[in-house]
Amino acid sequence: MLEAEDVSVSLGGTQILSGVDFSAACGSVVGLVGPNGAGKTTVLRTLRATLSPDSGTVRVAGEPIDDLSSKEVSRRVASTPQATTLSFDFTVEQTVEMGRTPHLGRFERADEDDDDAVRAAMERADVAQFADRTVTSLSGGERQRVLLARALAQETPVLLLDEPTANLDVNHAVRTLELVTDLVAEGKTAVAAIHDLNLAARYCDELVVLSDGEVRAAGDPREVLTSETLGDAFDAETLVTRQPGTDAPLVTPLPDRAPIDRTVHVVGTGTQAAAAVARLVAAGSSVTVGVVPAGDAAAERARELDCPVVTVPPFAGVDSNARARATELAREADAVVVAGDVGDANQSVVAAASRLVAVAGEGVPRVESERTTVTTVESLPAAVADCSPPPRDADDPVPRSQEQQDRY
Ligand SMILES: Nc1ncnc2c1ncn2[C@@H]1O[C@H](COP(=O)(O)OP(=O)(O)OP(=O)(O)O)[C@@H](O)[C@H]1O
Repeated sequence: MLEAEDVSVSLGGTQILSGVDFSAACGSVVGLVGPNGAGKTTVLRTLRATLSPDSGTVRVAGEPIDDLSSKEVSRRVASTPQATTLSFDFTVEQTVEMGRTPHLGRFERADEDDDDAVRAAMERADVAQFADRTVTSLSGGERQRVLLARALAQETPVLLLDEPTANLDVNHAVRTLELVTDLVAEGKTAVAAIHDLNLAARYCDELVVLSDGEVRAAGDPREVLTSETLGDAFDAETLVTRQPGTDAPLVTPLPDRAPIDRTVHVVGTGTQAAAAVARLVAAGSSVTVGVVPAGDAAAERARELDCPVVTVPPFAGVDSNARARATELAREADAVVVAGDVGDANQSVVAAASRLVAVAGEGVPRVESERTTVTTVESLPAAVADCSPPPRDADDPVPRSQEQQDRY
């Protein structure tokens, strides 16, 4: 168990951390997230006692860290630094052996247990194959894994990781965080500063959102990673949905462009239609969806994003009521987007569109006509933006449906 109690730190006369308060339980990974300069590294330095707070206390297993000698701290807390600052020409094995220092007396030589710990740490961090190479000959990502191996060789109950995945390819990033979750499953406590919010959401039991040296939110990633909190901490617009196949939040930063202020009705099912819904909402459009079977990915995404959706029970067929409601939404929309499998039952909904935008894929040939623009999910907002603009104001509405346009 690691606790930061009301920790405040100033450096060079500037207040860096103010009243930081959180704890990491045994067997859990706590992620520190926040913008550059938020204070994540400073928190980690305080947790490993290389920085003394002006006020507040850090406790390891209930003991104030300031009461421990540096060797005692090193037996309890291991850390990997943010930057790979290993400039000396040690081999990988020699570097990992340094993790054993807190366990050795001043003139004591490493014994078999130490060798075993070093070997095991190199295996777990996937650097055993580099054992005899010099650290300076390794890539940034490989060095990062050597630093993790060094921390593992220290065999401490607490691990502090500063950007453990920063230089890693996606495979090693996932493997590293899976290793961390395995380690905490064995009883360790981990605190990791992680920039990638989606990896943090997936692998951390709890997140602490820091900005300007203060904790903005802390707790379960599903509760903490909201657009409001992220807007407050990062000063950025984000769309928060769910990662496919898990309950973990998926954070998509929204471009700082003018919103595509259109009403769009999406017809189609599956992940492609779901992606179209998310992309359009992210671009600032008002989106409706249907007819779609309840529980389909597109229906779920629409529900998450508060988009009106016409659903029917799965395998029940489309009743006339549902079809009429969806047709009305399609007729009212500036554009109808078809994505994924549209289904025969939705052909009349598609037919009500004044402008059709199709996402390239299987269903497209069925709806292609001179009214149709074919595009990709990524380019959907631009294609929709080319459709008729929304009303200028309530007194001078721009007609929306083909019928209205003909009359106009
Ligand atoms: N010795 C120092 N003197 C003055 N200010 C400092 C000192 N060390 C760090 N800072 C400032 O403290 C703030 C927090 O830095 P810190 O490295 O903890 O942030 P961070 O959240 O880890 O950032 P990043 O995501 O960019 O790594 C920054 O504004 C930094 O410039």
